[in-house]
Amino acid sequence: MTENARSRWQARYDASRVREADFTTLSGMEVAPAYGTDDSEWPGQFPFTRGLYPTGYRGRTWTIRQFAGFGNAQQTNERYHMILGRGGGGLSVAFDMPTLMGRDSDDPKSLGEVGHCGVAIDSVADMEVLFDGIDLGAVTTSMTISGPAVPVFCMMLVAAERAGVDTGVLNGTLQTDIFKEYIAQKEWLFGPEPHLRLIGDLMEHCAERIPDYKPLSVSGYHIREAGSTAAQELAFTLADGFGYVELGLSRGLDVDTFAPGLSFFFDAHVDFFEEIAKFRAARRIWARWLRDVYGAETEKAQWLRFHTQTAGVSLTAQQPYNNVVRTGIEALSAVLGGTNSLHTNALDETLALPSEQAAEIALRTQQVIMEETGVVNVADPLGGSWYVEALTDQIEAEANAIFDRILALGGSPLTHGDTEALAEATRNGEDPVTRGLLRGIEDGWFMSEIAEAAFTYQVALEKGEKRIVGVNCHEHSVTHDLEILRVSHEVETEQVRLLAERKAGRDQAAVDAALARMVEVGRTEDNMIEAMLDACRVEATLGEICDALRAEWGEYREPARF
Ligand SMILES: CC(C)(COP(=O)(O)OP(=O)(O)OC[C@H]1O[C@@H](n2cnc3c(N)ncnc32)[C@H](O)[C@@H]1OP(=O)(O)O)[C@@H](O)C(=O)NCCC(=O)NCCSC(=O)CCC(=O)O
Repeated sequence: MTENARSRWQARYDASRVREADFTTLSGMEVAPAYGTDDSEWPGQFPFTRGLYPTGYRGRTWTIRQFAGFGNAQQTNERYHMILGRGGGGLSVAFDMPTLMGRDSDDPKSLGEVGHCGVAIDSVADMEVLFDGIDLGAVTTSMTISGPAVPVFCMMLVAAERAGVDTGVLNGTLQTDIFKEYIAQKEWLFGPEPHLRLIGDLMEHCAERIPDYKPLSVSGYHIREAGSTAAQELAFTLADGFGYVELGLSRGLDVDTFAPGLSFFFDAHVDFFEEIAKFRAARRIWARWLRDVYGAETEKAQWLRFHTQTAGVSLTAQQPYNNVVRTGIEALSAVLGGTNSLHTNALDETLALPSEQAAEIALRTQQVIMEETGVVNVADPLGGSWYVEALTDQIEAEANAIFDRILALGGSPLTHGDTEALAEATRNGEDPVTRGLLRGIEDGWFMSEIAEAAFTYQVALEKGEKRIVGVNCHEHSVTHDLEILRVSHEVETEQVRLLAERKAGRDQAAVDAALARMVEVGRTEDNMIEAMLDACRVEATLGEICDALRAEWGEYREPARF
């Protein structure tokens, strides 16, 4: 047989491990693991439009990773045991607002917010409770935090150390993505420069010592939720990703070593095919840039791996049970787009944190898709659809046009197609994408692009051109009563009491010395992670670590815009 794309795929498929499972249809028909022509792209082949693996989900299904956290570490730990006990595949920590802003629970600015939108974490002692009874060496854990990502990561490492886990084998993901904070989410501590320095330290530490850990989850989710289009979500996020590649290279790190640590996070909105096209285009664009511009040689470094969350912004307070349907359809688009990990929103999330019952329905939604529908049997089942292929090309072209604008913002005369010249500029340390990102942030360009897209959509909704069931059409409904999860104010009182007790019980001189040493190291070019770990080991709190750095580096104020 002459070698072609099909036979190359077949050889790799035959050499891969496949799960023990029934891959026939409901009626018992045999189906192939993938379909295509002799010369079409096949799953597992560069540029990975059709997925990373020749086996698709026959090799391994996506990770069911439900984002959860509320109240104190104890309450959240109980929810994690529930998630894992009911079939969740990994953990995902949601922190409360004070933690996300690097403030302790007893900070006056935290008043009224402790434990509300996520779990309150003040020091390693809380981390130990959070993961009590969970083997951090065996369960992959994602932590959604970006401003204070590095100190929170250090606290998790120290909690793992205390539990006797070899931290070198940890696998999981830290969000850390500061570019999208300036672009959309607004949870920064300092200006871009010190944040990027800390992120560089983290990338270096993980590449050298914790090779499976993903120190970055480059996030389009928040950009989309702020109102961007699908193409803007795709392009801004990938451009942010290129920025982190340029950061790694500027630190002298090897792209084949650090690029597998860059993972992605996208929104699955309600336009089914547009989302599938977005996911397929994302893998393709990333693989090409990584190979051709940044010189990645291994497949793993060229792979775009992503987590998906269904669109919170598509959920409605009106007729909230319809949200289960929206979430199911969005989740299916993520799966057909080849997501590696997935969170499905709970039906009550526009109103409150998920109740236990709503959280369970969200989890079961993924399990229905995975276990019943047969979509896991065939890799990239929509590949070759004229519509999906055309839409994939179209969204890629839109993203390319946006890359060109970002390059131009940074003063580069190059466009996305000037691959060789971009590679050359990168080798010369010019960081063409990063320059555009920083300039776009400073000018408020990203925000105004998103605001314009959000405005256009809102006008279309108000004119009835775009429709949302229960909001601007089909509004009549019987009333639904939902059980709402409320976090008691006692959580805050108790957390503040516990924090005072822990502060009183520690060696204050050791804390002061460790914080001073961390600041000292920050003034040099040395990696700060070890010094930060030492501060965590003597139970310095998150607020103390971040305050010491704020005193040194100053706080970021967004430029005023009118
Ligand atoms: C890479 C991802 C995306 C997924 O990692 P996972 O460990 O779950 O999955 P994975 O890496 O794809 O797969 C695990 C291992 O199986 C292998 N594997 C997978 N499929 C395979 C196949 N078919 N054949 C052979 N091997 C396969 C992989 O290569 C990997 O091994 P190797 O490792 O050996 O290669 C990671 O970064 C992640 O878990 N991200 C989650 C981020 C998250 O939860 N964020 C929450 C944000 S929530 C938020 O921001 C809130 C928004 C709001 O509501 O406000």
